Amino acid sequence: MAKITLSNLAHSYLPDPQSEDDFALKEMTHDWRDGEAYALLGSSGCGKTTLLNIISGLLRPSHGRVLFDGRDVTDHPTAERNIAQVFQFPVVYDTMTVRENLAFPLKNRGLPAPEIARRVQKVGDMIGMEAVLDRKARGLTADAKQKISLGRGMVREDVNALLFDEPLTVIDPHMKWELRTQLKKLHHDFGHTMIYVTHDQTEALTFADKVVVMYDGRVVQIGTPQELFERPAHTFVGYFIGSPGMNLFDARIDGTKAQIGGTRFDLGTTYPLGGGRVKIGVRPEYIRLSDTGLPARVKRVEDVGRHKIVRLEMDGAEVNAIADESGTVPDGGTHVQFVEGGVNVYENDWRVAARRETEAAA
Ligand SMILES: Nc1ncnc2c1ncn2[C@@H]1O[C@H](COP(=O)(O)OP(=O)(O)OP(=O)(O)O)[C@@H](O)[C@H]1O
Repeated sequence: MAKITLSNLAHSYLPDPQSEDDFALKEMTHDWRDGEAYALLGSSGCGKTTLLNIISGLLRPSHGRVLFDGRDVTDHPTAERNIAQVFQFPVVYDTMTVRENLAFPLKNRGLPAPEIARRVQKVGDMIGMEAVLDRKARGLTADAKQKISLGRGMVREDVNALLFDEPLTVIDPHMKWELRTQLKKLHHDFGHTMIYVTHDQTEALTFADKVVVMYDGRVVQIGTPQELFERPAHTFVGYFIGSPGMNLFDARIDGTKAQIGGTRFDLGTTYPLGGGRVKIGVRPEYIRLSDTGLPARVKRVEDVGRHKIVRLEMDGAEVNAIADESGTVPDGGTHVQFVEGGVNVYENDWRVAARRETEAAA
């Protein structure tokens, strides 16, 4: 297992990149801690696979270095990095049995036969294929073959890191949950450094200790699920995480006062702003319907079982609020208020910490 350092890393697929826009990965420097389970989350095309392939050595970065435990591996091929990688679609040997497929990475490393047998049995159980270990892989469903690929990724105990690129895409929904649980257990038992690429927030939030959110070739936040929920570092994180995502309001802030549309209200603290474009972000969970506050109109109410999602309109924009299942929601005109502690302020899309927060941290 290893700490992974990305040092001034950037990548362009173009031979002669001219501007930042030409980079699929914009310059980044990060340490990914030894033994931590990370999910790499972002929408299609934001650079997740590019970053994963640079870490695994399938792709050489056009700028910067990759270090494993401080050792520069930028120019090392995948085989020398001692990592296991599982891809979106199965990579199995059709002519081998399930058992032989699972044993393959261990045989390659010359492990003694009893040790191979023990680990293959264990992983066979984990992926729910203990009954078909002696079947040929040929003829198995795509779903079963992908489980073998996952098993092959998990069978080695000595890897620097385990990398998964959307590995559950072809797996049926019930088994997805089961396999994710097994991966978490594996992480708990062996403490591998794991990186799991997904564009599915549920998958990311349930699997990882830390979620790395990517947007447009950048890592915009690395945080626990709770941090991403309560203090999204970028408007994209607020909007992308959560169901529905964070509401964003154009605002003016002057001292402790904020103004949205024609309504002024007190924020209880000041924000060190530099004259950029200001937005206030409030998650639907922190919006209350009220007799006073910001004028809004109820458009419709969706009962999703545990709670209601209230779709409102404010100044022509859609705003979402979450209300208790038992609460009554007025028809038409109403007002909304923000719950204390539920307000985040953004300048040019990046979160600005309130003075109160920075003072408390000092
Ligand atoms: N081999 C390549 N040659 C040129 N451009 C590429 C290549 N691979 C990826 N790109 C571009 O780099 C950017 C990042 O792609 P990447 O596949 O890393 O994103 P992703 O977040 O993994 O997306 P997805 O979830 O769709 O797989 C995209 O704009 C993509 O078009």
